[in-house]
Amino acid sequence: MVNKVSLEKSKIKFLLLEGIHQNAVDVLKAAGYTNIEYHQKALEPEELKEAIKDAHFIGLRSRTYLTEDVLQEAKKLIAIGCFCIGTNQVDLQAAKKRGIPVFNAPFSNTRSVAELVLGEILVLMRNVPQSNAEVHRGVWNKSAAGSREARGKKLGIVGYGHIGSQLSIIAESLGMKVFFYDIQNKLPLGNAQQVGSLEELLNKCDVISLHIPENDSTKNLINAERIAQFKDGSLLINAARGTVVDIDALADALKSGKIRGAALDVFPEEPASINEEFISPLREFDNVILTPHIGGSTTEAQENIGTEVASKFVKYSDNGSTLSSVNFPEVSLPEHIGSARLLHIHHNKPGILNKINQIFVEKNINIAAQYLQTDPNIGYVVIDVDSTDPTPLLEQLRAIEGTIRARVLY
Ligand SMILES: NC(=O)c1ccc[n+]([C@@H]2O[C@H](COP(=O)([O-])OP(=O)(O)OC[C@H]3O[C@@H](n4cnc5c(N)ncnc54)[C@H](O)[C@@H]3O)[C@@H](O)[C@H]2O)c1
Ligand SMILES: O=C(O)CC[C@@H](O)C(=O)O
Repeated sequence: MVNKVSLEKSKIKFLLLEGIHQNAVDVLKAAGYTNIEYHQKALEPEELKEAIKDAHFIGLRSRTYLTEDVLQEAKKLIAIGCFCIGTNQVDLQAAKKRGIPVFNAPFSNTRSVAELVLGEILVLMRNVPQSNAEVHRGVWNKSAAGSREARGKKLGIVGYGHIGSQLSIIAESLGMKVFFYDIQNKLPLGNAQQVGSLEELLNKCDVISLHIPENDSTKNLINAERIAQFKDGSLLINAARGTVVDIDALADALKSGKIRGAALDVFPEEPASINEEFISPLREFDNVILTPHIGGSTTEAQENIGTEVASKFVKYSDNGSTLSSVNFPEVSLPEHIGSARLLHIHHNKPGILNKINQIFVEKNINIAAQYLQTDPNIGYVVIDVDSTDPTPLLEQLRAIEGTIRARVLY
């Protein structure tokens, strides 16, 4: 067995930003990784560029933007962890072309978001935000006008993925009738019904809740034209991404009463820290619940996310496993005790695997196990060799045209 290590664990630097839960630090330390730079807040762009220069792993949440420009500085970066669901803050293609897998926690905070949305539906139905604001101002306006039960009302969910479907179940248990629109055909849970178009959903439902990702198809999805298709006096909830709703169009609809209440947890522009003022035309409305992107911010969710994403870092660093990466060919690998493991990441072009294997044939080195996974852009080959130190082969492997990076794990 080879005793050398590719890079001592104490030299592998983890840069953890945005107050990631302590569980992440504990998982890394338990696995022998002690070089952890921890920040409670997001870093300013120039600080980030400096700190990422010698980082092998970076962990972030929704306020750190890893653009092409920032990744340019990250010459040593091996993997990125989004300690959340969304990965829109990372340029996934720019990471991929550098051979950097991106991991996230696809459902650790799902329940937390669904519970917050359900609570918002209930209080908006009862005009609680307005009553609360009035009582705080000393106004005792005891009235049932416009106050409704959720039971029997129609909930329209846009995006029936992890959160949308979880919300569907718990809303139905309250007696709401659930309809959803999704670009994919989805298995409806309970008595929920999928509808054929967004327009049909907006026309039909009393409450619309958005649970779609940020991408080109969802940018300003809820704009003036769409809002015109809402039932009069309906409610809108957005705990997905801020770019999905045209805020000025929503403000107009709130003024006219077309939309009678709303809850927003995410915004097109979110302050970077508590020191920056939140500016929005929605601040003037008592019938709008505004929260600072805390849909997934519960103790339970943050604990789970810390453990989940840090464990993915450890698996990739120790073992090369990329299972559940969002931008990378996924390989789930067994332990490699007693053998050295070579990782080769390359552009997906014909003949590269052949060239890799030829090197082993020429050196008369037996390949104990080999794993290959590709996507249209890149290939990821993992090669186990028994009782042989493959370090001298690294130069040859790196010289193969189309190689993005090659490493050895011992
Ligand atoms: N507020 C928060 O703190 C918070 C927390 C977690 C997740 N989120 C956000 O919630 C969103 C949903 O998360 P999820 O885990 O349910 O995602 P998911 O990937 O499980 O589900 C998204 C669903 O949206 C559908 N979809 C995509 N584009 C669509 C379109 N144009 N029209 C209709 N449907 C479309 C997909 O087919 C999928 O079913 C994400 O944007 C995520 O970033 C926010
Ligand atoms: O924790 C965060 O900053 C982001 C939470 C949420 O938007 C997510 O994508 O999981």
